[in-house]
Amino acid sequence: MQQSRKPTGGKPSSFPSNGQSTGSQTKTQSNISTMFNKPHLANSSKATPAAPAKTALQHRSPNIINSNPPRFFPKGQGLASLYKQSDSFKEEEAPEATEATKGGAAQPSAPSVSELAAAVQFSIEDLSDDESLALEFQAPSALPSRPQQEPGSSKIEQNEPPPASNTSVISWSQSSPSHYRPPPRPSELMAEQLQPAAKRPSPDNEAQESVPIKKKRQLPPNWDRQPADQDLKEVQSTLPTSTPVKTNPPLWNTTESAVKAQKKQLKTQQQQKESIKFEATLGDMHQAMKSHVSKSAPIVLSDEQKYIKSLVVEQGQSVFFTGPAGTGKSVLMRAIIQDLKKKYIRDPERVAITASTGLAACNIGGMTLHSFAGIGLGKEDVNTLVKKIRRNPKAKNRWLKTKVLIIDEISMVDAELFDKLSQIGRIIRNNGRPWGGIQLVITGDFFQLPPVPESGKTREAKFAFEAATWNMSIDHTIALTEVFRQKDPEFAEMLNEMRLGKISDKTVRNFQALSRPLHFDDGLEVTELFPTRQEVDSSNQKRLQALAGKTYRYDSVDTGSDPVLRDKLLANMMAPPTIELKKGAQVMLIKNMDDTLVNGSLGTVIDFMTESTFEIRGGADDSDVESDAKRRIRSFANALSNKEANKEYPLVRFHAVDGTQRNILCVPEDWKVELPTGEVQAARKQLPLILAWALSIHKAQGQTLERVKVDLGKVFEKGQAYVALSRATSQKGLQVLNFQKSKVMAHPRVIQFYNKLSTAESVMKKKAAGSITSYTIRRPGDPRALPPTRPQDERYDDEQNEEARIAYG
Ligand SMILES: Nc1ncnc2c1ncn2[C@@H]1O[C@H](COP(=O)(O)OP(=O)(O)OP(=O)(O)O)[C@@H](O)[C@H]1O
Repeated sequence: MQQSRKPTGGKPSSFPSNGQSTGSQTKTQSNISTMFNKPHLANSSKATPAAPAKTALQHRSPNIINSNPPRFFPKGQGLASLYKQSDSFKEEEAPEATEATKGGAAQPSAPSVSELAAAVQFSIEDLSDDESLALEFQAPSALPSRPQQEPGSSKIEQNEPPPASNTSVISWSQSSPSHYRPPPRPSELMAEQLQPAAKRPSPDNEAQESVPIKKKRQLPPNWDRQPADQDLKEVQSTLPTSTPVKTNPPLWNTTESAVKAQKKQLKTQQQQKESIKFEATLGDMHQAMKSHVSKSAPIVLSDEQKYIKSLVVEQGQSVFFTGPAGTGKSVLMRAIIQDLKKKYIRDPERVAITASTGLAACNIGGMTLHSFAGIGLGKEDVNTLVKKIRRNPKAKNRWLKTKVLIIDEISMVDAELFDKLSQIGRIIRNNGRPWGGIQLVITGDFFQLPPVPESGKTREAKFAFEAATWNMSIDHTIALTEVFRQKDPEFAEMLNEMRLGKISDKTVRNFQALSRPLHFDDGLEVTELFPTRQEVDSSNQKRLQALAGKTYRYDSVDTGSDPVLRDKLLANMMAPPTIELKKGAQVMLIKNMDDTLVNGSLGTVIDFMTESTFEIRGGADDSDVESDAKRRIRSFANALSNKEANKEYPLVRFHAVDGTQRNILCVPEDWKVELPTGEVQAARKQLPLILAWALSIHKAQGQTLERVKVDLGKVFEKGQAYVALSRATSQKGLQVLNFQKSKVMAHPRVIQFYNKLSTAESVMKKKAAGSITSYTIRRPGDPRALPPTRPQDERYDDEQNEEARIAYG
C-alpha cells in the first residue's frame, strides 16, 4: 500500500537507506542488500519519478468522492446537474449549452444557457406543487443543429485542452470537440468502436488522432432495445429544446380543465422520457464506473525491477526473483505479465500465468499450477500423469503452446511437484531441456509460508529450491533489495532479523514494546490476523453481530461453463460468495482502484444507498443534503423502474494511503479465471469488500496493512510470524502480543539457500555486473553466463540439506 519512500541517508545498517526524492513523491528505501553481502545499490537512485498521483477516478467517477463533487454524465444530462441546479452551469457549461453558445444568436433552434439551466432544473415533482402554473408542451422535432464553425475559429476550439491520456480527466469545460456533436446512433457508435482510431470518420480527426485509443466499451444494455433509434430520438427529444420553458409562452387556453389536461399530458410525457433518459444515463454510468474503477496510476519500477523485467521480457531468460516482504515482487510480476502479454499479443496462449494457490492465482489473474498442468492433485507418478494429460486435449495444448510459464508464490510449491512438472514438460513437448524448454518466471520468498505438507505424509514437504531440477531450470536468481512497504528503516531491519531468524535482544525488546493497545480516533479499527480461518470467521461475525441496525446481504453471481470446475476455481477467491454488512462494519477493499485506494485499503461502511442517490448526493451525509435536493432524490429514485438500479450498496469511508478519507459507493466488480485465449473458466461478480476486523495470515500474505494486531502465541508454522508482522507499514500501526524469540521460526534450509545467494553475489560482484544480486547458473552444455571460476559446490544438493537438517535439528 505504501508507495512513498523518504530519504534517510545516514550510516549503512543491515537496511541501509538510499533514499531519493522523486518529484512530488518523497521516497524512503529500506535496503536489505547487506543481507546479501553486497554494496549499496548505486543505480537504484535513478528511479524515474512517479507518475502524477491524480487519476480520472478522483475527479470523475460517480462512485468515488474526494473533495470534488461528482460530475460524471457523459451526455451532459446527469442527475448531478439536476440536483446542483444552476450552479453546475455557472461553473461549467454542459456540452449542449456550449454547442448553443457556439452557434450564436443566429441559430434559432439553439437554446440559451439560461434556458438550458432552467430546462435541466425541471423535475416532475415541481409540477405537482405548482397549481397556478399553466404550461404548454411542444415536442421538438430534432436536436439543435450543429453550428458550422471553421476549425480553430471557435472559442471552444481555441481553448481546447491538450490531448488527454487515458487516465486524465476531461472536465465538462474541457470536452473534446467530438463531444459537441449530436450523440451518435447506436449502430454508428458500435461501428466507431470497432474501427481503428485513425480510420474513424470525424470532423475532429486531428483532435481524435492525438487521443489514445480507448478500451472498447460495451454499450449499455438498453441501447440494444428495438427500435433503438426510436429510443434514442426520444432521449434526444428530452434534451434542452424539448423541455417546456416559461420564457416562451404559447397561446394559452386558460380554462381550468384545459390547464389540468395539459398538465396531465405533460406529466405523462415527461415521466416516459425521464424514465428512458434514466435508463440511458444509468447504462452509461455503469460503464463509466467500471472503466474508471479499473484504472490505476502506474507505479514507476525501480532499477532493480526494470533490470529483472528486461531479463525476462527482452532476453527471454528463466528467472527466479525473490526478496523480503514489501520489495515489490508482486508489482514487478504484474509489470512483467503486462509486457509479456504485449510481446505475445498475436498468440496469447504462449504465456501461462500460474501460482501455487488459488488465492495467489486470482491475485494475478491466472490459474493454479496444478490446473495449468492438468494433473489433478498430481499424486501419481510422472508416466501416469503424462497419460492423464494426453487424454485431456486442453491441458496437452497448454503444455505444447506455452513459451513462458509464470509461477507466483513459489514458496508454497513443493520440490516433488516441481520435478514432476519439469519431467512432464520434457516428455509432452518432446524436448530434453528442463520443462521441455519453457521459459520460467518464478517469484516468491521462501522465508514466507512454506508448502502445505500432503495429508497422510509424515515427511515435511521440501521447498521448490530443493528440487533436483531447480538449478538447471533457472538461468538467474535475483534478489530484490529495496523495501517499499516500510518507510522506517529501523522497523524494516527488525523485520529482516525476524525473517532470518536471527533476532537481536534489542529487536526482541522493540517487538515486546509493541504489545500496547492501539488507539485511533478516526473510527478505523485494527485488523487482527489469525492463523486459522475459523478464528477469523468467528471474530468477524461476533463484531458484526455486536453492531445495531439492518443487515444487508450480498450474494455473488458466479458463472462458468463447467459447474464443478467453476466451484473449484472460485473456492479460494478473495471475493466471498456472500457478504453481510451493516453500518459501522469494518471492511477491506480487495481490488486496486487507483494509486491511493488499493487492494488492502481499510474502511468503514457509513451508509447504504442506490447508485443514483449517490450520484445526486455526492456521497455526503444526510445532513449535508438540502431538503429540496432530498425531494428530487426521492423523485428520481422512484422513476427508476430497473430493479438493479434500486439496489442499495454500501457507502464506505476509506482511509487512502495518502492519509485522506474517501467515500466510495462499492458496487459489484468482476473477477475472472480465464485461459490465455480469453476463455473464461469461472467468473464472480461481487462487492470488492471483505469484513476486515480479522483476516487469516494466509489471506493477508501479499497485503499491505496500516494497522495490524497479531498474537504470536497462536502462531504454529514457520514463516507465519514473519508474514503476519511484515504486513504492517509502521511500528505505530502494529500491536504484537506474546512476542517470543522461539515463535519466530526461520527454516534452516531456507537460511542456507539464501546464504548461497549471497555467496553467488560475491562472485557476481567481481564481474561488476551492476547493482543487482544475480546468481547465474549454467544449464548443462550452455556456455552462457556462468563465470568459469564459480565453484561447482555452490549448487545446493541433498547432502547439504541433510547436513542442515542435522545441524538445526
Ligand atoms: N517501484 C515501486 N515504487 C513504489 N512503490 C512500490 C514499488 N514497488 C512496489 N511498491 C509498493 O510496495 C508495496 C509492496 O509491494 P508488493 O506487494 O509488490 O511487495 P511484495 O514483495 O510482493 O510483498 P510480499 O512478499 O509481502 O507479498 C506495495 O504497496 C507497492 O505498491
